[in-house]
Parts: sequence; C-alpha cells; structure tokens
Amino acid sequence: MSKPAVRVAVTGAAGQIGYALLFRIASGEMLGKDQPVILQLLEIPDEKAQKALKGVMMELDDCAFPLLQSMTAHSDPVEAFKDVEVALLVGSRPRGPGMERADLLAVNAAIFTAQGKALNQAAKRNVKVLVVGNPANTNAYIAMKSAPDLPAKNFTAMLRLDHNRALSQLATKMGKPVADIQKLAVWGNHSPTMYADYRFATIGGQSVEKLINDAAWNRDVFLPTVGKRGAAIIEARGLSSAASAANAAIDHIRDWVLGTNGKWVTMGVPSDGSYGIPEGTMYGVPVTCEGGEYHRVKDLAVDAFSRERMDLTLKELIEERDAVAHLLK
Ligand SMILES: NC(=O)C1=CN([C@@H]2O[C@H](COP(=O)(O)OP(=O)(O)OC[C@H]3O[C@@H](n4cnc5c(N)ncnc54)[C@H](O)[C@@H]3O)[C@@H](O)[C@H]2O)C=CC1
Ligand SMILES: O=C([O-])CC(=O)C(=O)O
Repeated sequence: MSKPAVRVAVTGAAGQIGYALLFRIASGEMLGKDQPVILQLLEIPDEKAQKALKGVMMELDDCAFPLLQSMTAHSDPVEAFKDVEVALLVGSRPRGPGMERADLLAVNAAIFTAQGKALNQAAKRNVKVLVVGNPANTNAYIAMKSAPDLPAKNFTAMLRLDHNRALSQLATKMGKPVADIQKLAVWGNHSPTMYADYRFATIGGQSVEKLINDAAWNRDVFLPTVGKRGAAIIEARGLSSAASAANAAIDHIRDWVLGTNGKWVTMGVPSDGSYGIPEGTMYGVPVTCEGGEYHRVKDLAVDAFSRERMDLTLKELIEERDAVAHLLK
C-alpha cells in the first residue's frame, strides 16, 4: 500500500525557480520515489501570475507523474498552507529600479510577516519551512517571528546554493570529483558576505586545506567567486540563477527529511548561541540530519581569519534585522 501523501506548499510557483522546482518535487526527487505528494501552489492575486500558474499546472498534468496525487492553485496563503508539512517560500519581491535595500527589506517583510502568520494558523505543527526568496535569511527570520505557535527550529533559510557552489569550485581547483569532498561549512548570510570554510574539509580522506595550501587563493579568489556567483550568473544569463537554486532547495529539504548519513551540509537555522552568534539569528551553519531533524556540527575551532569573516556576515544580518525590527512589533 502506498504511503499517505505529503502536502507541499510552494510560493512564487509561476516564477523561474518554481518552473525548475515543481517537476522535480512531483517526480519524487525531494521526498523520495515512494512518497506521494499534494502540491499547494501560491501566487500573487494577479491575473497574469494566476494564468501562468495554471499553465505550469497543465504541464505538470501532462507529465502524468505517478507520485503527484493532486495540486491546487491559491492566492491566499492561509489556504495554500493548510495542513502542509513542507513549505518552500520562493516568491518574493525582486529589487526594482531605484529601490534601496531598505525598501526591498520592507516590502519583503510585509510578505513574510503575512506568510509566517498564515503558516502559524494553517500548517501542520511539524511543518518544515525553507525560505529561498531573498533576502533569504532575514525573510526566514521574519516568518519565524510571525509564527509564535510553531517551533522556531522549523524555519530555515537556503544556504545550500552557496554550499554547492563552494563544493564545485573546490573540486575544480583540485581536479577531483565533487562527490569526494566532505565536511565543508558555509557560515552566515546568503549574500556575498557568506563565509565558505574548507578548513575541516577532506577529499578522499586528505585535508583540502593542506592540498590547496594557498591562503591568498582562499581570500582573493575562492571566497569572492562563491560570494559573487549570483551576480555572475545574472551578468551571464540576464536572469538570476533558477535551476541551480531549485536544485539546492531540493537538496536542502531531501537531506532534512531523509537524512545525510553523517555528511555535513549547510542550512540557515536560528542560532542556539553557539559560535558567538546571538541566539535566534538565522545564520548558515554546518549540520547533519537524521530522523527528520538537523543537528549543528558542534565545537569547531574558530581561528582569527574565520572569526573576522563570521562576524562580518553576522554584522550584515544584524543590520537587516534592525532595518525590519519596527515592522515586527
Ligand atoms: N536563497 C538562494 O540561494 C536564492 C534565492 N533566490 C531568490 O528567489 C526568489 C525567486 O526567484 P525567481 O523564481 O527567479 O523569481 P521570479 O520573479 O521568476 O518568480 C518569483 C515569483 O514569485 C511570485 N511572488 C511574488 N510575491 C509573492 C507572494 N507574496 N506570494 C506568492 N508569490 C509571490 C511572483 O509573482 C513570481 O511569479 C528571488 O527572491 C530570488 O532572489 C534566487 C536564487 C538563489
Ligand atoms: O543573486 C541573486 O539575485 C540570486 C541569488 O540569490 C543567487 O544566485 O545566489
């Protein structure tokens, strides 16, 4: 007998990332090849967006995915989040011409306050929330703060794209398979200030730091390349990363739900106060996952260079948090 279906909400479902994401969820790549799903798709109450969403749903129909039990389109977040166990918050307002960062934060704060409240009201109490829409960490923080009846640990921000980008850059540098790299960490904000840290990483059991042995490459090439990769994709494609972002979202939820078998991955999670990061800050950290829970990798040494980088990305997150604090009262 097949398992009961899991309800999965996706916001911004008619957008670029949505188009790269929904088909993979429906084919079982996120929750497992034996796990039926029900998709509850949210778009803005705008005729064009809702029509585009209907088109995506027609294509999903046309795939005849055996695991896709049903799907619904919504413009009201409370309806979209009814009984969901997984919520992928992808839709957000992009920066428009002449828009300051503070304006962007304020517009998105309104969206994620409303969606946090809707999750609080309608979602299953064990809902796993992943915020993809930028600024992802602060949006996740806002949603978490707006959902006081749900456990804070249920809210996460996507740092997995940074993690995957860093893995790929390291594998290329060493001329070795990406799959052989273990114990990479990415700290902080999903922004150019993130700190991808390969001090603990191994490849085929050997230390990546020792193999590379080039602090200048780390500081001047690796970190800027990973940090500015989003901008480089926009420059090359004329559009921001979508398939790689959707892939990272699939990786994040799959690992959270199905486990990592001891492997380290990066998730943006509310800090428990460790590593000098104030409690509650939505901050990227290395984790392992087991039994549907994530566990921080604990007690890693923090050297002077790492402290500086971890504090720099923290400072940006605190500034973002302070910029929206008045909207959270
Ligand atoms: N965390 C990460 O690693 C990454 C995050 N992103 C971010 O993901 C977000 C989505 O990117 P794309 O799909 O390329 O954008 P897009 O503009 O193609 O699609 C976004 C969709 O969200 C919808 N939307 C806007 N506000 C909404 C709301 N309140 N409720 C429901 N739907 C809403 C829009 O109508 C649009 O269809 C952006 O904020 C982007 O910056 C992109 C790449 C990586
Ligand atoms: O940079 C952007 O606007 C999109 C994004 O978050 C990324 O690709 O990392």
